[in-house]
Amino acid sequence: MSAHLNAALREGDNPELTEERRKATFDTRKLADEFFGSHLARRRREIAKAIDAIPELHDTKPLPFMTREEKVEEAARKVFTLSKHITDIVDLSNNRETQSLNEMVIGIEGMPISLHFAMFIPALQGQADDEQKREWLDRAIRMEIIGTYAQTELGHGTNLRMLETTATYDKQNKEFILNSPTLTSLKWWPGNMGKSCNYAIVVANLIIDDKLLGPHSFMVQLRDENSHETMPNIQIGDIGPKMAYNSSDNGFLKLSNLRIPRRNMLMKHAKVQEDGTYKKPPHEKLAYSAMVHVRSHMITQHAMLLAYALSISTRYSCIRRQGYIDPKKDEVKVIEYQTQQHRLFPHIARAYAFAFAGTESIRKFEIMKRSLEAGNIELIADLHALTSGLKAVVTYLAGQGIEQARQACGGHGYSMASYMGEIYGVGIAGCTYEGENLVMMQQLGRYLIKAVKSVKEGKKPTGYVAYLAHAGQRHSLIDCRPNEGYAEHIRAFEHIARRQTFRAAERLQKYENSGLSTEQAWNNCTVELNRASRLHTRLFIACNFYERVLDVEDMAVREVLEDLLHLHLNYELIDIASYALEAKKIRPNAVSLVDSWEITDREHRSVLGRRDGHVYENLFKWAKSSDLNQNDVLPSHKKHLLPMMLNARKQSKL
Ligand SMILES: CCCCCCCCCC/C=C\CCCCCC(=O)SCCNC(=O)CCNC(=O)[C@H](O)C(C)(C)COP(=O)(O)OP(=O)(O)OC[C@H]1O[C@@H](n2cnc3c(N)ncnc32)[C@H](O)[C@@H]1OP(=O)(O)O
Ligand SMILES: Cc1cc2nc3c(=O)[nH]c(=O)nc-3n(C[C@H](O)[C@H](O)[C@H](O)COP(=O)(O)OP(=O)(O)OC[C@H]3O[C@@H](n4cnc5c(N)ncnc54)[C@H](O)[C@@H]3O)c2cc1C
Repeated sequence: MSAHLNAALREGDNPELTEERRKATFDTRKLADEFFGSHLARRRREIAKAIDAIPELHDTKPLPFMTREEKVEEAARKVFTLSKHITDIVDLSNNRETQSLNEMVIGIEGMPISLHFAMFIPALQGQADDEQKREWLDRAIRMEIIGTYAQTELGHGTNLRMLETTATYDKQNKEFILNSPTLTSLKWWPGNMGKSCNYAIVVANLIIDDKLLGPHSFMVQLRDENSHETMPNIQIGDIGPKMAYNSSDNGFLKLSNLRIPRRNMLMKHAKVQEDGTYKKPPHEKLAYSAMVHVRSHMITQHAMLLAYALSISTRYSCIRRQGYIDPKKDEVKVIEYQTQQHRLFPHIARAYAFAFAGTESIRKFEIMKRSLEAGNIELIADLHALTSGLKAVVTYLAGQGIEQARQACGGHGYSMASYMGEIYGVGIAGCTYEGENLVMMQQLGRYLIKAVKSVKEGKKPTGYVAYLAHAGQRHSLIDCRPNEGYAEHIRAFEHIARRQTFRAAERLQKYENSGLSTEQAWNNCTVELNRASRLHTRLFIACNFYERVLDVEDMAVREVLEDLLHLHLNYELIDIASYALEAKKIRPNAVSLVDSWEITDREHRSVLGRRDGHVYENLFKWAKSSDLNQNDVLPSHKKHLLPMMLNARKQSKL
């Protein structure tokens, strides 16, 4: 590729990076079009340009130098400033455009309206009836009110059936009475609930005539709309600092005999009539729709976090020179080491694979939503299984990739100047929120076991589990030769996933036959079942990557994606870092592959990952701006350490 086609080349950049960019075999803009989709890629460029022109939207100082209060204030300031410009910059109905704008301006550490957009509005869209939508949804979209999703409690997050918050129907007054009867029933964790929100969708166990009817969603006003003071019968606050996400005020909530009108229960699906008659929803788990919505969006979000970490470490690896391969020559860029390439490149391949899987899970969510609106509940189970598996596998592997990227930066990777600590903290939170990963794997496990049962009954499952009905064509991986082409890899992958799923199913059957209860037998098999779920999901990611690459029209882009696909399939299959062959092929394109993610410096917030590669001078500037450097001698030093040392000296002279 002639160098002028590489959109990332600029005057004045560090020559080490320019040298890398000149080697690119493809146009980074065209690969960005594949990674994001051409519309979003174009819009991200336009959004970045619009932000450049509005100084009030820029960081006032690097986020790691801020206290928690300053971070919370900075996020609130930016949300307010954005509210004046947002409709000029993005199409608000486009989730991914809006999310890109938020990430570029506010960053990944959280903000006062995260949950408002991620769950409050989707829960209203999915669970409120038309009249309720007119009352709350329109106001929420206009941002007259800010809401969150309050489900998790101090004592229960995973096991929703045991939520202790109660909503008891009072027929006389046609009201629900909401209560947090115990310490463990306090709502705990909901994002932005501590200080920012004035409304919440509270998930509580519905009770009518002493009958427990399971978790349902209720609209609760938390704070006065004018004064923002906490409403009566409510106690609310922030849960304190967390491993990351410290710009967000995750909160606690106690409800004490709080009365709300009957119509504050979201009634699109389940209904409670005035006389207390209860109407079941058409599908028992429709109340969980907001969670499925976030899970389907988390995959692209985690692909992006992985991309942040890898573009920082790949660029930095081309700046950092350390040691020799040939002692007679200069010190080499650390990217030249095979171990460094093996550490980074499989994760670059995964970032692409995850982004493509994420686009697919969002597409599937939209299809399910439309089919549900037409009264069809058939796609719910498939989507739940797919998003449970993807959410768990991708958050976990992205976390591993981010940590490898941090280690690849050596000591400087541990400084917050690299921003790796925050990216990691935010990434691994995804292993926990929206369903603890090992629990979500089990949800997919249930689906796989059902598919095995249907195969054993002679039926042919369709869709993502169709491969379970294919007779095992191969018996071992030994005859899987990488050069046979990708279809062969996929068949080998299917074989391994199928074998593990049947092994888990047979084991479950064996325990059930031995007289154990269904639950006990299940618990005895969960390690095997989760392995099956993991393999099934990794197979889905690989197949989707394969099919996606076949669609690429630009030959140079297709070729580099095929290199990544080849590496991905081998890495996933053999579970070793990679073959030298793939590493050699990817090496010249390494920087351009990460440039294709088109992450701006503003979005990165990383000194090490700077696009221009001027790392060292900026690390020094960063260090000088530390609060601790504002005084030559720290007041705390004068107070404690200096007297200690003076005293010690005095003692030794005696
Ligand atoms: C602008 C928009 C952008 C979008 C967002 C972008 C990304 C987000 C970035 C934001 C950043 C930070 C935000 C952080 C947000 C975090 C918010 C939260 O964490 S909210 C709280 C989330 N909580 C959970 O996820 C709880 C996990 N627990 C559960 O989901 C369930 O309790 C359970 C599934 C584990 C068990 O449920 P239970 O009712 O006990 O069901 P069973 O196991 O018995 O299964 C019975 C049956 O139901 C099926 N099932 C379960 N769930 C679903 C579902 N959701 N949909 C469809 N079907 C479901 C299950 O498979 C079983 O089916 P069978 O056929 O019987 O096998
Ligand atoms: C950053 C962040 C933001 C959050 N935001 C929100 C929010 O906005 N709203 C909200 O309502 N909640 C929120 N949460 C809460 C989150 O959804 C829960 O923490 C999550 O669902 C996990 O539940 P838990 O904490 O009860 O974990 P636990 O269930 O207590 O998990 C502990 C361990 O037990 C294991 N375990 C539990 N059950 C089983 C089982 N059945 N089988 C096998 N193993 C099991 C798990 O695998 C895990 O290893 C947030 C959490 C975080 C970290």
